Amino acid sequence: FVCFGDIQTFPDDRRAEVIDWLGGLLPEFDLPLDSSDEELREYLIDGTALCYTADKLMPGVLEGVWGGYASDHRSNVKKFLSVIAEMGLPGFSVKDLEEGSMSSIVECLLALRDNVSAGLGENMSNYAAKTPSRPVAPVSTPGRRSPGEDRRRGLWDAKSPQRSPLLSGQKANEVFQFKRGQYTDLPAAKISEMIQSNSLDNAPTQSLLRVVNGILDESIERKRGEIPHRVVYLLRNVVQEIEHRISIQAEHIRNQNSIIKTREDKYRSKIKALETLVNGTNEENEMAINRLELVKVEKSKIDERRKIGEQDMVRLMREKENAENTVTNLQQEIQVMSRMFEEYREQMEEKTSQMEEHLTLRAKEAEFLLTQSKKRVEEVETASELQSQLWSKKANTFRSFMDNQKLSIKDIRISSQSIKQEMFALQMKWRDEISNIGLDLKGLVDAAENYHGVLAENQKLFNEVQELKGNIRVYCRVRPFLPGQDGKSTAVDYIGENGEILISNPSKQGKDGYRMFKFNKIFNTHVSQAEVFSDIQPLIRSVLDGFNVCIFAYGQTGSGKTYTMSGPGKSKEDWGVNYRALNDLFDISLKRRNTFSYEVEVQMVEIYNEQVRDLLSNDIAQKRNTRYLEYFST
Ligand SMILES: Nc1ncnc2c1ncn2[C@@H]1O[C@H](COP(=O)(O)OP(=O)(O)OP(=O)(O)O)[C@@H](O)[C@H]1O
Repeated sequence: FVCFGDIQTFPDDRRAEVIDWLGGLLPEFDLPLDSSDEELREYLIDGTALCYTADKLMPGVLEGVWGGYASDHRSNVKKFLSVIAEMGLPGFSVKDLEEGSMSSIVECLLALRDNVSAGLGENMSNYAAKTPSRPVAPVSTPGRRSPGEDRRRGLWDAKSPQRSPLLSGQKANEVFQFKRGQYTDLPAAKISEMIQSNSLDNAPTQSLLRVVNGILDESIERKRGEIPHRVVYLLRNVVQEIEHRISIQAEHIRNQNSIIKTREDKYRSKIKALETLVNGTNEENEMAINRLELVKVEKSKIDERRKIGEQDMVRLMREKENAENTVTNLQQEIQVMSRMFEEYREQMEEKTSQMEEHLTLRAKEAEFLLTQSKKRVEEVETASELQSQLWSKKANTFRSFMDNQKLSIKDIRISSQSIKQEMFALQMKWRDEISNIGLDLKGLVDAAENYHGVLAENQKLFNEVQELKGNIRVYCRVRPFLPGQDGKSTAVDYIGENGEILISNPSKQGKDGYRMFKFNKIFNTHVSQAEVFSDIQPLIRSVLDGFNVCIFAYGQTGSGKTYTMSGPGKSKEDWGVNYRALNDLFDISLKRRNTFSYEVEVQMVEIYNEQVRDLLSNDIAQKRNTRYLEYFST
């Protein structure tokens, strides 16, 4: 029958195709077309059906590996798979056959079928011979194309140009799915459809050959006896030869395709390599340009370096000349130094010999000293023994002394305790006395306050006494005759008790020959410096009490002003009024230092011919001081 079903191929259809093929090939294969995968697996799993199929299609192909059925089903399956692998067909794994999907087994068997059918070899003829003959319907043959055109299309059979291109290969394949012996029973419309459609274009070669063989078998069967066996044999051989040539051609085309594909891959890889090379060449060009630039830069640098090198060469030549000169100088210096060194060496050798002699003497002296020191050591050892004996005696004495001292310390401790007790009693007594002293001190403070009051009163009274004595006092000191002066020619006639002095004038007669002067006091010629100062001394105390005091000497030249104010010498008895006044000033200020603080300033001024000079100034120009002059003149 012809399957004009849906053009879509389902796995069930592929399985049915295999079942159909195996049913035609193997007499014992009796599975129905709608058998399941598991039913097909159960039939094929021991591998014997597979091996038998291969042997049927290609007798002797399992020689060497076949050897009959094996008890191990896996071995049979592996033998079949080895044949499939040798043919370059898609195989399957034993595990798929045992428990996996049956699709790979189905596809493998269909590929085997197509491959063997395309080969149209001996196996196919055998296969065809064993299949039951079917009646073949007369098929009109359309016009055939040229063999070259057939080759371009990849198939040998002719196609009419008006065939519909919409029919797919599966559809065309189904168009040629016949049960044998039915070609003659096909309706004319169906045959016309087969011829008009493009089924021939898309049908597998095996199907087409099957049609040819089927029609041939049917025709021979129908014309049994009419066609001679020779013709039948010839016809079969011609068909086989055609199948054989087609298979060779297909194989050749496949080989060509594979060669072209290999070349194409090779050319593609070459194109890729060339593209890479072109890209690389561009990069290399850029790199070469960059390198060229770098080389130029390097060249300019090298030129500069060469110039610098030449300059360095010149400089080095000069330095070399300098160095040679230096070397020459150094050689000369070395010669001088070597001469000096030789001289020095000779001197040192001389000194060394002297030192050796000296050291020999010193060694002898040292040996002598060593001998002496040994003797001394012996003496010292003897003396130390004596000393140690003496020290042991002293130690005994010291021990007895220490024992006595310990006893003494005990006594001292007892005494110290008693002293502590006494000290404690004394402390208590002192405390009482200190408290009494505090009370006495308070009394003294009160007394001192009273004393200060009394003292202030006393000062006040003292200064009042000074004022009563007179704010201005004039004393007269009579200078004795100087050596060489006539002692009889004195003008002092009388010196009274109350400051009167009578001066005689021999050039005048009577009353006019005498004149009386009155002073606060008259110091006669025998009066000492201390006696003169004793009348002035209270005024110094008035100065420290805050009163202004002025003491000055007045008299003609040589009358004794300097003698009275400064004194004739440096001894304390010779001190004049100035020295004594200053001495009292500092004495009283020291006594009062806890109560008062005094500052003392000194000026030495000379007034001569109405010129005032500061005698303490080092600057001669500054000595003249008009301020004093103004002061004194007013
Ligand atoms: N009281 C004296 N006792 C002994 N000698 C005196 C006495 N007074 C003055 N002389 C002597 O008289 C001399 C004159 O005295 P001094 O130089 O003191 O006088 P002067 O007044 O300072 O004179 P001038 O104004 O010239 O300086 C000196 O030799 C001095 O020793």
